[in-house]
Amino acid sequence: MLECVSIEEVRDCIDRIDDQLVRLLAERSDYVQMAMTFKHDASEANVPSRNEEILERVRNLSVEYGMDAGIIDAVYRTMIEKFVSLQQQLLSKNEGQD
Ligand SMILES: C=C(O[C@@H]1C=C(C(=O)O)C=C[C@H]1O)C(=O)O
Repeated sequence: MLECVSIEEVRDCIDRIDDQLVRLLAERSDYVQMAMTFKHDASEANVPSRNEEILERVRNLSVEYGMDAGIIDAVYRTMIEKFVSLQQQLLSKNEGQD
């Protein structure tokens, strides 16, 4: 991590990290949509056991990195909820097409 000497420099660093985060989230989104190709209908979109496995894994990672586990938990719960809704929408559109 860089030792910044001004708020502008801190914000430049945050912007640089946000660029990487959004790129990674876009890549995650592509894999979530790929997961959908292995599902038959909207009822299979949400997999609570897998969601819990991810939440536990990232909670452990947040502790390892010295980060507030509550922030990671909230971010991941929201992200997974949004990806599940995306799958539900797309899978219900496809229903009855094959
Ligand atoms: C990606 C999947 O679909 C859903 C979305 C998940 C996610 O965003 O990581 C995890 C599990 C499912 O609730 C999956 O089944 O693996």
